[in-house]
Amino acid sequence: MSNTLENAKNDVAALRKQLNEYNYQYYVLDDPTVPDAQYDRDMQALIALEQEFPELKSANSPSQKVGGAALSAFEQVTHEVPMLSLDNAFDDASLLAFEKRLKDRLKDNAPLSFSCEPKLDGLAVSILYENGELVRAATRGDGQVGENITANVRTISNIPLSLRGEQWPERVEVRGEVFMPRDGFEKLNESQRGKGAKVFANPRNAAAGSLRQLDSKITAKRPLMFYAYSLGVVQPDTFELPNSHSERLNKLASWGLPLCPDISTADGGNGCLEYYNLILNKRDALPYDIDGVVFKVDDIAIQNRLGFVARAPRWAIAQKFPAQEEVTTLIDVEFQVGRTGAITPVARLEPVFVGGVTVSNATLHNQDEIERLGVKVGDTVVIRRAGDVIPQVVSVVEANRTGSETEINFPQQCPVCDSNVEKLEDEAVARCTGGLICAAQRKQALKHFASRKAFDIDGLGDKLVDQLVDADLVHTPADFFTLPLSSLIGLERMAEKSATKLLDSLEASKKTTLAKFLYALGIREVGEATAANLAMHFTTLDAIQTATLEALVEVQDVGNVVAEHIFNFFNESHNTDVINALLEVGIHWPAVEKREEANLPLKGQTCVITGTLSEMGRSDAKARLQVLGAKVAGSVSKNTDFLVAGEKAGSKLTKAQELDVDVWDEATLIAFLNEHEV
Ligand SMILES: NC(=O)c1ccc[n+]([C@@H]2O[C@H](COP(=O)([O-])OP(=O)(O)OC[C@H]3O[C@@H](n4cnc5c(N)ncnc54)[C@H](O)[C@@H]3O)[C@@H](O)[C@H]2O)c1
Ligand SMILES: [Zn+2]
Repeated sequence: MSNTLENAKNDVAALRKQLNEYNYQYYVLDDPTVPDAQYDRDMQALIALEQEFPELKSANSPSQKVGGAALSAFEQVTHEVPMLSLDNAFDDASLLAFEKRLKDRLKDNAPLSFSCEPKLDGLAVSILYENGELVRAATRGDGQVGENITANVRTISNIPLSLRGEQWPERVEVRGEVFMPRDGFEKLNESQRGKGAKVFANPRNAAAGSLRQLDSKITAKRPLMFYAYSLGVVQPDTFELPNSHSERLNKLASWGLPLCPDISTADGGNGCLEYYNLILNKRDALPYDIDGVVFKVDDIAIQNRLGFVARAPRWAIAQKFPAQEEVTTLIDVEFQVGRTGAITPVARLEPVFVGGVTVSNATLHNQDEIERLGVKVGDTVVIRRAGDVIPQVVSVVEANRTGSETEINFPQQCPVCDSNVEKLEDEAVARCTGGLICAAQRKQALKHFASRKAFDIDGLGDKLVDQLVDADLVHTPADFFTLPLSSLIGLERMAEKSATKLLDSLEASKKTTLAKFLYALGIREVGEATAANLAMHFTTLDAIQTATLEALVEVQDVGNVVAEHIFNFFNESHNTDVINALLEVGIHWPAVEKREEANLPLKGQTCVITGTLSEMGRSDAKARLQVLGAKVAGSVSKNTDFLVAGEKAGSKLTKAQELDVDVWDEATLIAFLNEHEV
């Protein structure tokens, strides 16, 4: 801390300049560059200096001011009663000191009651009702003058346009917080990311940016909510209101205004601390962000005796929660490969306490996100950890750049298996294409390979696959077929008899079909039906392996994206090696005969599917019937040739029976598909 007046003067000037800049970014642009925690630290430092050197105090200091100037793009609204800020307490001791200050000032040691309210992290709004009708709404602005945002506020669905009942004052100003619930915020950002539009750092900025819109149609699309927490102007002033703040809130509720469901009352500072802990424990589970709790002396007469200072009422305080956003340094970026081959950049951070825990990793989502953030290794970054959502890097503090930061290079090769990385233009995610050999994807790929619709290997369930991989016995699907009896017998719950049985079913599974083989490879987005279409179209594995993108999109149901997945898969030499190994161990299938369309078994037939199919999904059934030439319709008519009826079939089955349409149960369908399988 600076100890000479001269030093203090410089520090105070620097802090004021910095805080004014932060205020401008936050209140005017809705686009802060540092987290609240950083702002609060600077503000506390300024307040401490101003207390130590009272001669440096100034009415123009950011410590004495509320918010930021109203934007001139909006009509200005002068508040009849100023909209102030709140004093802060950052720990239990300062909360108890607040209570003591009140008692000293009142010269009364009688216990005080408090209204206790979550401190919603949004923005303060004033809503004026005349004769029960909403006539005007405004932002807080600098506390004296706010922005007219009536049209925008009208679009918020839980704000009543008319008050309920008749017992309200002729003119009444309701104050409260407009905020964006977390799930709405996540969805909004997801859709903004998808559109390449502005992504918001946190729900508070999203709420402010959405409410302070010149076009209320945009506001209307944003998931905003409002909770009331106080009254402003009340006219006539003879109108009788309850004598306590908490009862006044209930009055607001009786007029149809929404209140935060977690509001309560408490006795004394200790009661307040209990409430603080209660809400802190609930914080992560709440559907909205809060940055603390607010305590207000409940008795209005006592509130009036206590009065105000320049910036805030004396009778209220906000006790802040641990910050959910903090600044730290990005030390490095690692690339993790998920079970499906998705490659996620993970930020390695200088450990930082945020959202109540120490965080040293955060997600960077994908390459697009890295580009959007413009983040480099060595940067000071803002980390957000709220609720159950994994910690995220939300922005870069560019002011802290030194020039020694380095670019983040997205790998072209999988960091686990060295296969090529695939990044399609329409997809944000980059993926490893070595599906058959990549250790990160191994278990998933092997389980899929052995599954019922693929190789259907009896006795080779998920648990056994886990064991085989963990014991390092199987790396690729081809290894299944060369497992020696001796190494199986060593495994858990695997006696000689079951091991022999497993080898038998492996042997039996070697005879398959081309469609099943293709499906078993686990190529992205190639399900049973697409595999069948591919088999039918090309008839040989070789033709598929060497097909061009143009040839692939010729296949029914194969679009550009799927074609690229298939093409990239077969062009990864690691995958080709495994395919060759599979053929070498004796996997085989009957030749696929090219069927002319006119010769398809269900050519010219129309069918309908209804009820629940337990063995295959309805969409699989539909696709496979289409492969065999059928038209699948939505409703039963006299043109329907047959109805596939699963469990719990209803009106369609009745209709089919009335019209004497053939009805197939699931077993009939499966038998038919097997008989005609490609
Ligand atoms: N990151 C930045 O650059 C930056 C810049 C400026 C301000 N800020 C943040 O804003 C804070 C200061 O903002 P402020 O002046 O709005 O003060 P504040 O947020 O600390 O407290 C006052 C506000 O709390 C809100 N509030 C929520 N629930 C309430 C309730 N039940 N009763 C009364 N009010 C309730 C209201 O909007 C009110 O205006 C700072 O502490 C900082 O966290 C950050
Ligand atoms: Zn890989």
